[in-house]
Amino acid sequence: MDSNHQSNYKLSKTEKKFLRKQIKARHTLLRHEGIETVSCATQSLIVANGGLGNRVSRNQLLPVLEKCGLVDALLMPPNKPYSFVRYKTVEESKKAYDTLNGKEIVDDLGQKIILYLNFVEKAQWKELGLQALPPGLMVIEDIISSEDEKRLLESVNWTEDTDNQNFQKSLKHRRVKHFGYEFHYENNHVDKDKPLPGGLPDICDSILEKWLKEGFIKHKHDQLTVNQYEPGHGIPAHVDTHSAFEDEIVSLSLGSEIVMDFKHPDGVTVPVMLPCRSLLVMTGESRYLWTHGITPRKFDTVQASRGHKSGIITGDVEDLTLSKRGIRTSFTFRKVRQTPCNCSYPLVCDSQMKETSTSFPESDKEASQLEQEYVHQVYEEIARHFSSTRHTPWPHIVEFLKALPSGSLVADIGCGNGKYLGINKELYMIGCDRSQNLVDICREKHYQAFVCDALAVPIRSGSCDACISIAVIHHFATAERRVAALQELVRLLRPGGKALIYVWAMEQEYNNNKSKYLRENRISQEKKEEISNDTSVQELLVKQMPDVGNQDSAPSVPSINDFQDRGYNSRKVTNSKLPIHTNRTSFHSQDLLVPWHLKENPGKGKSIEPFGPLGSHDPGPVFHRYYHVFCEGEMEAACQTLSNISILQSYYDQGNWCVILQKV
Ligand SMILES: O=C(O)CCC(=O)C(=O)O
Ligand SMILES: [Fe+2]
Ligand SMILES: [Zn+2]
Repeated sequence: MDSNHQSNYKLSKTEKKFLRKQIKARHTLLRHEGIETVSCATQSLIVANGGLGNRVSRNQLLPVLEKCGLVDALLMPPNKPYSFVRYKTVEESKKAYDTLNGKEIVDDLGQKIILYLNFVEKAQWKELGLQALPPGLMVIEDIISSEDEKRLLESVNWTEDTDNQNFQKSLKHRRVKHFGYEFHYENNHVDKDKPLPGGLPDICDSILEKWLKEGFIKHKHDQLTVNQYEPGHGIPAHVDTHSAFEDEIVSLSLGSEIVMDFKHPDGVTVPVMLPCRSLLVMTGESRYLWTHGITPRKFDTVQASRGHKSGIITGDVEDLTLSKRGIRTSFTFRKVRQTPCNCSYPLVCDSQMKETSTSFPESDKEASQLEQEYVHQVYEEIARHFSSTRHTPWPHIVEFLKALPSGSLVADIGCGNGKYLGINKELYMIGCDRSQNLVDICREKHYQAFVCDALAVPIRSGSCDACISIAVIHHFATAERRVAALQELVRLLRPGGKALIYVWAMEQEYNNNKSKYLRENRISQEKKEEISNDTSVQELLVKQMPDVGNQDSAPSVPSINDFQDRGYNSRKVTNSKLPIHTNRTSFHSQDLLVPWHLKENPGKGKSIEPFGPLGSHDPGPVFHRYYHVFCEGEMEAACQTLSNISILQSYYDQGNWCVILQKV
């Protein structure tokens, strides 16, 4: 017996477990990220779990790695749970491999993380390249002195009696105060005829005057919103209402720096660092078309080098680290608009919406925009709450998964909170979803999941033994896109592989049986009539499916009219030609918007990302999700247009149409 074998033989239980995990990490990296590890020793290692995406900062990881030798480079890609390290010599990297595999370190929040290292040919990362700032956006550093910063911060009295201050909102997740005009989050508007007494604080007036003279701003603003964010707080992605405010909107960052994310409707995200005492100026495209928002978290991924202060956080992986957030107070100045907006972005302009309202989409581009706004953005916002209502797997889906041979590779396309990823431990399951926040939830549960669009899944053709698509295809806005999503599922399957597909049915009453969804309505009818003609879709969806979970109480949303949006990022839908569904009633249209009332602290005792512009005493914001509900036979007809498949089974299951396909 050689010594190597002998040492293997003597591996303790824990060591064996680590070895298994290390091998698992190797597979995950390959399958998930396309990163190949090698078995022979090289100078470079990939450190699984030691990444910015796991809240491990450069400052924490580097000293650990340096204990094993001279580190030539440490590459930390943004939002990834791993990093790459290159040592000067192979001996050093070998030492790291031997001593750090299975090593426990603590992340920036003090939680334990175990590192798994594998050799790679090269420590490399495709850099994103320098992105440009959104057009019309500027960050002016050091626009005010520290003295002025102090004076400004002192000018806001947060301790005033809130009863007498209708313009101060002690929100649960961030504090807000308005001057000049009150901003109403119920309709994302200001009351133009009712300026607040007192106008802007004097100190602001003089600062604005100065900026105007120096050419930093083009007009004098008359409305001020002061937001105060504690670490972990944020503001949902939104565009400030076009019809409420003029073009130029500026925001002064005080107290602490923060990273703000700008998103183009196409999905491009540009993270922008706003240093302390800097002024963010949003005009043109960046003000009208791009959303801006602050992700609720305690750390931001930032450039490590000192030279870099404001602007884009690039993908320069040799220079990224984490920065702990402090309390940031922002002064956002806007000018109230007196005439309708006539910007060049009619698709996202509420003033111009009547002519170009969100209606049934006619082109692929319109469909994709509709999905972006009424599906993707909404799931991003409601992810935590949504997830808290999704516990119980549906029996027929469990049955399908349990019947698959062990070792099958199964993809869950549109995996949501990963409810099905752990059903059958004998399977190798991977999930993907369009929502980063839902994928994050899957990862928290240690499932393998990644973000992608169901129309372009980055998995090799013919590589899956099975796929599931649960409650996903009904979110595509044209027949062509629904077929394309089905086609993509089939592409992933190997010949003989099976796909299970569930979509919401138009028929909520079938064979004289009302679906649970409608039955629940009857039960709560009395109560419902007492309060309003609107009920909670969240309860509806929970009860509609065999997915009741522990969501026993509906959010207390007594009297919100569906036609009224609450909160940022749920665009006014009154002008939309798409009907808004009344919860727990039959469908009257196949294409519709279904409201979701956001409950702000879902899950009992569970922590939730602080989010949303409304206070705890307010009803949560309402979001609208687009659905195309399927008629009987419609799913089969769509499947029949696909080549190389046969339909093994089709059935109705609690308000859903379901098919099982096989690739031939
Ligand atoms: O905190 C900020 O800088 C931005 C605030 C904001 O976007 C808003 O209140 O509309
Ligand atoms: Fe804003
Ligand atoms: Zn506009």
